[in-house]
Amino acid sequence: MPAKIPATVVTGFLGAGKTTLIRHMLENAEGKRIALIINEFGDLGVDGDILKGCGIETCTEEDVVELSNGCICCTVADDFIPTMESLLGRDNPPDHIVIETSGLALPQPLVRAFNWPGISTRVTVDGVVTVVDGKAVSAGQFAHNVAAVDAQRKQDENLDHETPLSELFEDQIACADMIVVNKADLLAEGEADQLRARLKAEARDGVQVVTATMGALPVSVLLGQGVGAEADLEARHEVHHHHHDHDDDHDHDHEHAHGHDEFESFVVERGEVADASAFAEQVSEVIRTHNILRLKGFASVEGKPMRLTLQAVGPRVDTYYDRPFGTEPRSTRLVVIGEAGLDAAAIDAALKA
Ligand SMILES: Nc1nc2c(ncn2[C@@H]2O[C@H](COP(=O)(O)OP(=O)(O)OP(=O)(O)O)[C@@H](O)[C@H]2O)c(=O)[nH]1
Repeated sequence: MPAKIPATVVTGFLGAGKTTLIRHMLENAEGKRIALIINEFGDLGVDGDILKGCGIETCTEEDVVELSNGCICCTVADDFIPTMESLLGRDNPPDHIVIETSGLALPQPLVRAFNWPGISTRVTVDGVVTVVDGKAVSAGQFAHNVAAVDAQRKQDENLDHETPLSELFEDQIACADMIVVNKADLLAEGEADQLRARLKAEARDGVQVVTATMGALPVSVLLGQGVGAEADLEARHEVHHHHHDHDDDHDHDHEHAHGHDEFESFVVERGEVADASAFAEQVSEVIRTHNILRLKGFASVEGKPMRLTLQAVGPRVDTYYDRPFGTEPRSTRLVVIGEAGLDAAAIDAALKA
């Protein structure tokens, strides 16, 4: 029987740097032929576009598959399994498969899918890489005081004291074989070490925690871990389940109670913008006012032949010109992602102002 093809799952919260890390990996693939499966929250396909446009020889367009029918952890059977089967059925199958989950995905259901008949004999999960926005975590965005939460929980079993954010974050950490503390460039001296120590304590035994800037890690560190994660799922318990299960029995296979309806996304479309940096300022202001988690997309700037890529994680907005517009309409399209209850009408108006 031929050896199983290794697959690496790259997970991590919205904007942590998953696409950036994968791009770096493709640019330094050391001749490995890597196929990508990308699942994005929000329907603009920004990540796919960025990766397809990478111009890397070893990565052709057909090696990038986008799954856009909702979140990969909820559409495993309909979407993910058929995609895997068609990748595996190719005449020239890839050396390695990398799966980028959406920033809101729970990795556990995806890893579990590798036990499906027809899949389990042909691929194996080489490892789960969890990318962490070092700056956001260090600033306490996902932090919750474990002791305080546990004390509260003891008083009232029925109350769910977790925020959807911290719960997701914990699940992504619990599933990791390797944690990448990314955005080290934004951390003060000593901050990265502290964070590494903290995450190491939260993660399962033996999980490596590495630091990176712009996801720049050698492919030999990221790939080839040889873990076979699908075989030890019970060690990667889902937090939500775990917390309500005080008899320490994590083995039930019932689905995670987390719903993606705690988050929402929509697209804002507008005409050209007059000035790139003024628009970035405006976007940052809107993000602050409306508590937007993530915003990304492409803008058309008056007089500029190139398309402006806009990426915001919290109020920090990055922009760069990525490629000429070509024949497509010169419009501005942005996907906005946040916790449920965003004031879409007001955000739309503010971004069009
Ligand atoms: N300063 C800094 N910015 C970074 C670093 N890594 C990524 N970024 C920026 O952070 C933003 C988000 O990066 P992505 O790679 O798109 O993040 P992602 O995790 O794929 O985002 P989603 O797919 O939306 O969940 C982009 O503007 C990146 O340029 C880093 O190490 N340092």
